[in-house]
Amino acid sequence: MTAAAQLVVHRDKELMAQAAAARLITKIVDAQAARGSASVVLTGGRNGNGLLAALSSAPARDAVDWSRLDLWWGDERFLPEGDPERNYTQARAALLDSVPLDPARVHPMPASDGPYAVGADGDGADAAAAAYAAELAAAAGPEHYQSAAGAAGGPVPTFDVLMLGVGPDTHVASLFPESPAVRETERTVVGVHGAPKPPPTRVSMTLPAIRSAREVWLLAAGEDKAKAAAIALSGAGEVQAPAAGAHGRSRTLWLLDAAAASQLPRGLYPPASP
Ligand SMILES: O=C(O)[C@H](O)[C@@H](O)[C@H](O)[C@H](O)COP(=O)(O)O
Repeated sequence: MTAAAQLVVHRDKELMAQAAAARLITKIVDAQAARGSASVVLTGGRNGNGLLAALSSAPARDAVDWSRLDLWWGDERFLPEGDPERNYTQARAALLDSVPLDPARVHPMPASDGPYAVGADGDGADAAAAAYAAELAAAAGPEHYQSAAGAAGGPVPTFDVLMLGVGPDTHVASLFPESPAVRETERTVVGVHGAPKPPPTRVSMTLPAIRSAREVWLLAAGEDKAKAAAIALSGAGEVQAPAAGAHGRSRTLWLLDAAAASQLPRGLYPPASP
């Protein structure tokens, strides 16, 4: 599937964030024109937040009807509400608190101190994941009932754009190489335990849920992502390289800066001349 991925390489990570923000504005405006509303899945991490901050200062942000935008998260660090390391907290600071969203359409993953507080058996993240899967299923219209996600996990809405930061080990969302979460084929959201990137306890969409999006955008900037991008785009398996398994139904787009693209195989970048 990665053979069908499209690549766009920008000079540096600042330009990448600005161009990706412009691209996202256009995508949301087009979806709202075509279907009345738009549905976007946000990612944690520096690149995802850089994109949101760039969107926040883009004059064209006012072209978006923020009240007709559904926001979901691809993963969350299982921490207390308001924790500065929570992806939701960081997205609010970068953009969400400064635009007129409909609160009913903003769907953060549960925090660790609410109804899903870690119990004696440590299964809080698993219960939070099940609750988020149910929230996704409730939001999916009947037309999505036969979605790509497995029946046991329930359906998910058809997201217009699902964004993923890529880790230096090729992880996306909280799907780490060789982990149980990346092997999940039924559930749409799972609890993650013992993650190599802190914090160790997380909640994550799975590859079947990710693959139900119309478009999946993978964001990678910096020299430390060069090897990961090269591996994921060179035919690696998704269990060893989760980013290789992240693709959209109609488009898979890698947005990179020059440093992250520096180890890509020749022909992939720069593209071969006709
Ligand atoms: O919660 C998280 O940490 C993530 O969602 C994670 O998958 C992140 O997106 C990547 O690790 C890339 O992060 P950077 O953009 O900071 O490199």
